[in-house]
Amino acid sequence: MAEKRCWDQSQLRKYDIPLDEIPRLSVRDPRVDEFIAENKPVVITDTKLVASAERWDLDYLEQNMGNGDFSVFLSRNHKFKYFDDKKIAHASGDSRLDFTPPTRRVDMKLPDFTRRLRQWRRGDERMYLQQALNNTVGPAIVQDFLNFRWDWINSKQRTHSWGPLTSNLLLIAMEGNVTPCHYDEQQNFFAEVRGYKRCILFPPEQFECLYPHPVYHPHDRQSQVDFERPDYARFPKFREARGQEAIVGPGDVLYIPIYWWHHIESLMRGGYTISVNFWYKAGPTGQIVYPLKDHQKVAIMRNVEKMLVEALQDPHEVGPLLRALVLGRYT
Ligand SMILES: CC1(C)c2ccccc2-c2ccc(C[C@@H](CC(=O)O)C(=O)C(=O)O)cc21
Ligand SMILES: [Zn+2]
Repeated sequence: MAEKRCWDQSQLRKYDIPLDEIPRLSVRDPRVDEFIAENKPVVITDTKLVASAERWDLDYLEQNMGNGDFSVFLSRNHKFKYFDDKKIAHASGDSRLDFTPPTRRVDMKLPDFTRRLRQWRRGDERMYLQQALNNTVGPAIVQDFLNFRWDWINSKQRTHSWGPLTSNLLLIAMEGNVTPCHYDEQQNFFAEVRGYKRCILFPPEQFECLYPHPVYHPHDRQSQVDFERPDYARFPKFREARGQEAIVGPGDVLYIPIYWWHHIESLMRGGYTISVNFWYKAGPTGQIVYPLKDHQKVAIMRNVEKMLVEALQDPHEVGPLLRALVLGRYT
């Protein structure tokens, strides 16, 4: 029977990008492991992975999250484009001058966050709470955290020889918040606890259509293309980008494979959303198998870029040197 959908198309932002659908499979479906083994995205339903967090809402969190400080990112618009502030320092020369951070981070107590959320008016800065789940949160939350279905997720980590769990982020976003398109160098089980998020993913081989910032740039790993107003003159191959979409809701777990691009937005007029992600380091490469996988080529390009910027010092020399190296020789 048709699932009663709790959202409609009007809550999704409009992009001029062809989108296929990411499959939704039950946790009991053996094909789930095939998708993970092939580094292909899949929405896994009924995992109960974060079922113990189903009762998390702002009141419960306010009562049980202790009175520690939480990292809250503020943005003057709906986009929360990540940047690495360590790279602002040594982004050389003029690029340091013309980088303006699009968001700022403040520490906030949870009651402050919830109050500012309730009092929020158009024109106010938007907020995105992002906090590693650790023992600074209150005992009830630690208990809910311990009651995550670690048996299931640990079995996935083992079956697919992933590296160690590096972090769980608790994410509380305002409706309409957007995390622009980027990739991470970790495997990710992305669990939706409350509300609905639209996830648009692109495989690593679409690197050439998504034009990541240079590796030394604070926006390393983020696409330069503004999905809302693509600059096709600077980024002509963006016309060839083709995404895969999933709308995840409470209880859904989206597998975001390592190096896959993802744009994630909390549905407009859908209320605040709560998500928990599970980042894992990649497993050991082991025996190199040819032909190389696309994400391995991305890793190689990153290393070449880093080496060249290090060796040449001036990033503006990287282009001319690589052109001299390939034009008429490797092309
Ligand atoms: C935007 C924000 C709050 C942020 C600011 C500054 C530094 C880091 C981050 C960060 C990291 C992860 C996410 C979750 C998710 C995107 C989403 O769900 O919005 C995602 O990309 C992933 O799970 O890989 C969100 C953020
Ligand atoms: Zn990410």
